[in-house]
Amino acid sequence: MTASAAVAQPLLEARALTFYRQDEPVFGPLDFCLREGEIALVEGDNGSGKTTLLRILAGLLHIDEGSLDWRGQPWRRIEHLGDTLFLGHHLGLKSDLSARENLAVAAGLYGARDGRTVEGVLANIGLAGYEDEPVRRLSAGQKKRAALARLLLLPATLWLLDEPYANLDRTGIELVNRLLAQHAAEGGAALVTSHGAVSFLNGEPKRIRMHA
Ligand SMILES: Nc1ncnc2c1ncn2[C@@H]1O[C@H](COP(=O)(O)OP(=O)(O)OP(=O)(O)O)[C@@H](O)[C@H]1O
Repeated sequence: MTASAAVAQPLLEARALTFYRQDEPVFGPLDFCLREGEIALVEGDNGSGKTTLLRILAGLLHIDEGSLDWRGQPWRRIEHLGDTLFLGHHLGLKSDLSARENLAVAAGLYGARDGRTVEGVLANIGLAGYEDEPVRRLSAGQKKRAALARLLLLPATLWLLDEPYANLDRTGIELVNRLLAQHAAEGGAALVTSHGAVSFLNGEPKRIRMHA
């Protein structure tokens, strides 16, 4: 492949993606593409399938119909375990472990970005002084920050963020926007669901609508 073809190729491309539950379509056919450096807002009413789409991309649900390509090749979750990072309604934190321990486990599984440390990331995310508290003793917003810290630490290219602003105060919301802008500037990409107003990046985000 030539260098220009590699630049032009989308990171992720969905064609006629459709998902059913009990033979009833939840969403689809859905077409979209996402390139490096792009952040997309996934839009739709309650129950339109936003979380379902992110769970499919996180490899937690199977594709029923349609196709999904990753850098021009059929997407197989098993081959992309470290490429995507899913932050869902369930934060994926072990409540008896501290934020430091949770992050250390994640970094042990997926590695850490160059130059990033668990301690540095926790300070950055606003959890200095709470590093060793069991997660169950953190507030809802602090738990969310502990989960968001994975975005800073792990080297995933595609972030799948389901309601990332929920439970966050104003500085937390600004933090998420800053993380997204920085991620895009470094060539990362993200799909974000949110029922609230969002303002990441300058200008309008790309939009993926669950219903035409
Ligand atoms: N585990 C499940 N078993 C059966 N049906 C489910 C399950 N999870 C979701 N659904 C159904 O799938 C549809 C899509 O749900 P999903 O959570 O993806 O919607 P959403 O767009 O994220 O909604 P919201 O905006 O309320 O978060 C809904 O009709 C929901 O009832």
